Amino acid sequence: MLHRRYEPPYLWRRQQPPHRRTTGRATGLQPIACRQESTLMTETNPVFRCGTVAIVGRPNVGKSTLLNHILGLKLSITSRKAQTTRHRLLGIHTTADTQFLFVDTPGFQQKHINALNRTLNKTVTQVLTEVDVVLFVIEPMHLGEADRLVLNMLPKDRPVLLVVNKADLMGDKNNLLPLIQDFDLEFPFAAIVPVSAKKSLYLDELLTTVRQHLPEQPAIYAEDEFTDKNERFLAAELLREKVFRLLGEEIPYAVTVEIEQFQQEGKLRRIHAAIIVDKESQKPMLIGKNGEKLKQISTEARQDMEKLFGGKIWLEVWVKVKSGWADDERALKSLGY
Ligand SMILES: Nc1nc2c(ncn2[C@@H]2O[C@H](COP(=O)(O)OP(=O)(O)OP(=O)(O)O)[C@@H](O)[C@H]2O)c(=O)[nH]1
Repeated sequence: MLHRRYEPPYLWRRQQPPHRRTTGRATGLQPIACRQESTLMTETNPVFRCGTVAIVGRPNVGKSTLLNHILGLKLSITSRKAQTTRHRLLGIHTTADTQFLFVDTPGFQQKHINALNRTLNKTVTQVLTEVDVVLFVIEPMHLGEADRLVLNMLPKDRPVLLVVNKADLMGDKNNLLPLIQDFDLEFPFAAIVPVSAKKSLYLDELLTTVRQHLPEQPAIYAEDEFTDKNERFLAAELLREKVFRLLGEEIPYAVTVEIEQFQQEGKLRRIHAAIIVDKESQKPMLIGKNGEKLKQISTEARQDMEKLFGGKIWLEVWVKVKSGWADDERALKSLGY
């Protein structure tokens, strides 16, 4: 089982309770076409459910935003650019009767095929064979070519829920109904659930629907654990997010981050990080005039790290060139892909 792989080395403890979610009940938009009955936990029927849930979809549909808003904290990095997520990431969400083990995956894509993208795509296909439930995330429009690539990979031997994200962009929610009828013809989805990850809408409905498909078994992780990743990994991701958010279209895809040193001295964490680029010519864009761009990237990353880790951070960031890293299998391994 997938979760066995996620046994410690390092488990994370939640620093603060999840924020309150707005549910979609007031608007009356509910999960649609659920094909399986639920067995909810009641005082006479104390059933605990726990299982793994893959979040898959083409790049940029909002998979990481969905995970973060369910967890109530920023675990998975997000940006407007495709390929922000490059690792499989476990996000643990525990309630009174359920432990959801969400696996966020990189967006599946075939536009630029290099060793990095082959590795990212392999991660997605592998996760699909290992989980109890699959969430296939799309935007509220007709399925595009990139969505269909993922659709064709969906497993037929386990429940797949279609999550129509960004419902806030729809205006009139009734416009969704004809689309949902079309989607229903495409694949035997166990349910079709419209949500807005960014606005935290209908997430409770989504969780209730997912729960119905999880196996009855005790929790695997303690209630306050929310990921299997260590601080070193999360620090690298937060720094990479700033590169994705603060630089133009070209650069981010050629960038990765390596944490060279991570030391904790009391409450202070000292971090030495390298932003790795593909070519010498990319360095000046990252550093900016008088080092301003790099300063902005490090300041914003440090602020996010302080929020997530709950303590002071001393962060030093360098830019280094490792030419061809994204198409070099050995370099990818040493960089943690
Ligand atoms: N309007 C709106 N925007 C959203 C919603 N969910 C996510 N977004 C935006 O969509 C963009 C992509 O979100 P991500 O969560 O990074 O998407 P992803 O699917 O994880 O992307 P990859 O990492 O490339 O696979 C970001 O700019 C989000 O703010 C939503 O419910 N409504």
